[in-house]
Amino acid sequence: MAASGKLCTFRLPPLPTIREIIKLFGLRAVKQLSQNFLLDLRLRDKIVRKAGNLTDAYVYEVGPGPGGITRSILNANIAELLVVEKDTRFIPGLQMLSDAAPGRLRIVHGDVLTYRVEKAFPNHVRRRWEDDPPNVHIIGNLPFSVSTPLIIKWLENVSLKNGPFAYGRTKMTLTFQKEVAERLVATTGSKQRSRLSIMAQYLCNVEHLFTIPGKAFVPKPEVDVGVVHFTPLTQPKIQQPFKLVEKVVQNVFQFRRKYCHRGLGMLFPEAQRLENTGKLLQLADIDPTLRPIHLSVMHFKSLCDVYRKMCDEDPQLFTYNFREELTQKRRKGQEKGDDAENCEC
Ligand SMILES: C[S@@+](CC[C@H](N)C(=O)[O-])C[C@H]1O[C@@H](n2cnc3c(N)ncnc32)[C@H](O)[C@@H]1O
Repeated sequence: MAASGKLCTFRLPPLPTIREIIKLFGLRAVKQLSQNFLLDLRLRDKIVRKAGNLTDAYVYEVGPGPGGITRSILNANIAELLVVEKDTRFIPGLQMLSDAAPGRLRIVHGDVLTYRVEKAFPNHVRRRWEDDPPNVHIIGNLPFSVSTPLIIKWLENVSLKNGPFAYGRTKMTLTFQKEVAERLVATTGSKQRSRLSIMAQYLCNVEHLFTIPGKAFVPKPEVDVGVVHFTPLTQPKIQQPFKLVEKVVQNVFQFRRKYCHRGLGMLFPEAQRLENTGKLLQLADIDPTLRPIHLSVMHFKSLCDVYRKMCDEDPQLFTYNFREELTQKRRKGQEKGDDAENCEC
């Protein structure tokens, strides 16, 4: 008789609960590492379920800690799970899980910010960028201090189609502080609209799946947690280098309450600021009195395209940094003052 899908389904054998594991291995949360554990099995299963169909998937879990979400992933009929954990104290507990799921769980003691995942999974899972996403998924409940820099790094990887996106349009399901989750999905005109909204939305389809109340974690963080799902787009909405987009977006949002021309002006040296800002806005066909939160991704596309042309015409423009110019100006002012004090006339 042919084996049915159901008969092949893998389930972990009965194991001590996560609470018991924490006790057994003396895994008190370390405040400096912002460790907050999710003990509610239904919520862990919900995160994994919302990540999509994981049957035969290769999954990369970042920050497994005592292994709660890890268990839910292992029960989702995956092909293989790779976990990267920085804190050595969690390794024996994870090893126990690995023994309970032979050949399915690979444990790396390392740092997600530096771990190179692009060679971790077999070649056959790779898909062309234009095709459907590969059966590779990233899932993680990381400390907030890591998840924001990590998503910026991964968004740059999306733009370069490298790192975890060397496999194709790898999907990600990650937790963030609720306010950050709201910024990631904020639409044009909304009060949470920020640098992160543009950087995420020009490269990915971003969805705030659900919110977990802070009280569901042990120890309880000060804030609620948002679970966010990312699917890289086949075509980025802005087709310019990531660093260039980042520079334009950062400059605009540094004066988020002012008209957008204020932040855009900072892209140009003071001597030609007025003239070049006017040129940029005119060629991009943008109203200078729009506020940053009212700029759509398409507005940013126009701005980045024109700014790129201006950088091509003046190769020094891209490296210009208004803060450096300001520091130099202050230093010169100070030197002048010193000279005047030392003058014997
Ligand atoms: C918020 S806890 C979550 C633990 C577990 N996934 C859960 O949901 O209960 C974050 C975990 O990420 C780990 N971690 C923090 N920074 C990390 C890094 N840079 N690389 C890998 N793991 C990290 C912590 O040690 C901790 O186990």
